[in-house]
Amino acid sequence: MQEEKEEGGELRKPGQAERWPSRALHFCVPAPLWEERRAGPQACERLWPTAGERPARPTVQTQDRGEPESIIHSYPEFSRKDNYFMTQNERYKAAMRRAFHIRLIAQRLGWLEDGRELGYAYRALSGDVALNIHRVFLKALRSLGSEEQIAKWDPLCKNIQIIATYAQTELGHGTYLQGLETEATYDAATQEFVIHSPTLTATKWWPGDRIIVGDIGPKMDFDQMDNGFLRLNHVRVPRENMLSRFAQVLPDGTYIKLGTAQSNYLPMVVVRVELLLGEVLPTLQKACVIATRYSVIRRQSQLRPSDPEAKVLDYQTQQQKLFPQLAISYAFHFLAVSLLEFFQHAYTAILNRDFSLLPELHALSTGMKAMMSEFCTQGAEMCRRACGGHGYSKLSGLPSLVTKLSASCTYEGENTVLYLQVARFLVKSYLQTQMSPGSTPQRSLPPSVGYLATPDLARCPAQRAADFLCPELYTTAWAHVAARLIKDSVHHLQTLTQSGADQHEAWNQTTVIHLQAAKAHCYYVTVKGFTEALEKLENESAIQQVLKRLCDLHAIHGILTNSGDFLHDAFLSGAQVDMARTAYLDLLRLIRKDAILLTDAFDFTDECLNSALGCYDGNVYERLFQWAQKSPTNTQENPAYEEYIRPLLQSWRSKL
Ligand SMILES: CCCCCCCCCC(=O)SCCNC(=O)CCNC(=O)[C@H](O)C(C)(C)COP(=O)(O)OP(=O)(O)OC[C@H]1O[C@@H](n2cnc3c(N)ncnc32)[C@H](O)[C@@H]1OP(=O)(O)O
Ligand SMILES: Cc1cc2nc3c(=O)[nH]c(=O)nc-3n(C[C@H](O)[C@H](O)[C@H](O)COP(=O)(O)OP(=O)(O)OC[C@H]3O[C@@H](n4cnc5c(N)ncnc54)[C@H](O)[C@@H]3O)c2cc1C
Repeated sequence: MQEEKEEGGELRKPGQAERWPSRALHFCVPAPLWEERRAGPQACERLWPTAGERPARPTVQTQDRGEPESIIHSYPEFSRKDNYFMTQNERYKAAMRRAFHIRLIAQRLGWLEDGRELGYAYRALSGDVALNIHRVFLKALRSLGSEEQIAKWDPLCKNIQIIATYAQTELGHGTYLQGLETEATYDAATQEFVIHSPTLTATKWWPGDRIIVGDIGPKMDFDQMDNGFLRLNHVRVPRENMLSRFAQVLPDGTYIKLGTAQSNYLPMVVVRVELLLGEVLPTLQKACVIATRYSVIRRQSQLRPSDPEAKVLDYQTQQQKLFPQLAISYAFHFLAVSLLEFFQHAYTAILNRDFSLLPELHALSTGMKAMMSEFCTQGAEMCRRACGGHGYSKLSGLPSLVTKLSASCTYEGENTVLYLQVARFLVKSYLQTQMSPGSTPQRSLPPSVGYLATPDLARCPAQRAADFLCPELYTTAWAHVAARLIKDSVHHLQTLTQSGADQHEAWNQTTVIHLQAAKAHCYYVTVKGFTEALEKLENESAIQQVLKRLCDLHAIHGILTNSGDFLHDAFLSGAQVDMARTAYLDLLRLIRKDAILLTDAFDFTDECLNSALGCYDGNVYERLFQWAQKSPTNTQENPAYEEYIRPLLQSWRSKL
């Protein structure tokens, strides 16, 4: 990699954090961003080890990220600059080009398939790389395949000697897996499975990376993937190709069950957990970076008639739009990390056929996937709207983030259905706490629902606004509401069954209540996870103080947006809700000072953000105008003029 000269004449080695020589600041970094970075309190300096005149790109924990990112961004083959002007097929071709070249680089530089470098490279490309479903198949192979099958197929997949897909969903079914119609008939004479799509609705629909049978047509987004359909007409597959870690078919056709009924669902658990940190959360974080940076560049109206125009981030309502999204970005980061740790522990046990942790892992993975995809989608849309008209421009990068996140509310399990899986788990856990002590051996409650067995406060003890800044107080408040809603959902279910409704009808007639309880439980889990992460920062008091404000804001934001649940049984009084609001509004003011540094800390390169509004230097207007010139409408004749506008303009002549 050649070294490049910087304005200041210093040589910048690839990957070396950029340092802006002081004179460079005056003509390429508009004051607002620079001021914001300098004005940040000392606490934020701790987020970065060094900060020259203008904090260098945050390098904490990301030293090893810089190199792969710089390499990726130095190759034009990876550029995403023209994405916004491309057709669906052009987007797919560009994504395939990136998949092709990233493999060449990985092979040349020795980046390992599951190694950090390749992970950082994908992060730098925002996942805008084809063959994602090929990677989903690899997760299925490694969780359901026998050791022999993994040894055979894994290298072929890694070397792209085969391209695999994950074709589960059909035209007629995606959620209800027991309703899938594809047939697999075993032919003992040839020791093959005959795979067949007996009906139109059995057509595999959505899988990406297939042998091309057909494309499902235009989608809301996801154009980097060739989502298509696949009709199978008595396709023969050798017996040994059936992934057989948890189930086997012997040569004579005998079926051997080696796991539980749900162990074959394990790949979906793997993907749900890995999606969170790899795909869903970074997308909201990018939206926060773009909208927050833009909000200190954009000046509009005055706070006082005599003042100069104000940065829109100085309006309390703008803070109220953006800072809860920033808070959940951090809350979800800590949560997803702890879920990944639990997953890795449980997954190892499951692969060894110890399924004891699977129910809680299923409940956590479905609940967190549903909650994070839902909140991140809503949050990205809020960030987009907070940027006014320029937020509606694709060049802001925000619409693409919103449509990308929208898909995550559906794929890998539709959110409502997944929340109801959590509800099922909560009902069973609650009933376990109601069993008389002497009845059946008391299994301990799974840790994530331990609060169901702990004594509950009837009233919140808060006496003043500052009491709502106490993690124990708001965590207890959330546990109280979740427990009450779970108890209420069980009560409604039991009332219906005791009045004669069959259990399935009773369940359906109470699913709205169960959904509410599941969402409250998930919110409690995120609040608790954030407070536990803060406790581990006791030796980093400066960072702990900055992040605690976000934790407080996250917890209180949920209380204020769901205040009815806290007022319902007088756990909170109206006066206490007002105290919570006072604390909340003061937090907005305090977080305002950290905002730019807290979003810089996500450390996304400009290339990764691909946004005219969110660049590190804050040069919004010049960039918007410059990027707009690339629009095909500005670079080629527009046929509408000759065909319609000119005749229209001249039509008056024919009347003379
Ligand atoms: C860069 C971008 C990358 C993006 C990649 C995108 C890739 C997208 C790929 C896909 O979308 S692949 C297709 C994903 N499809 C799904 O997620 C289908 C969702 N549906 C299901 O998972 C199941 O149908 C559902 C959980 C809804 C129902 O399961 P069942 O059909 O077994 O019925 P039921 O709900 O009665 O569950 C029976 C038991 O199994 C348990 N269970 C269900 N699923 C489980 C699971 N996964 N793990 C462990 N246990 C599970 C469930 O808790 C319950 O336990 P209990 O009887 O003890 O209560
Ligand atoms: C971008 C994208 C990529 C995808 N990639 C793949 C892939 O590679 N491979 C693959 O196999 N699939 C893929 N899918 C398909 C995806 O997994 C399914 O769309 C998803 O599982 C939802 O199933 P569905 O489409 O049948 O929705 P449905 O289940 O039909 O949902 C429709 C409505 O019915 C409701 N509903 C359904 N069942 C219940 C219930 N029991 N109780 C209450 N409400 C219910 C839902 O909540 C929803 O509101 C992809 C989807 C998308 C959007």
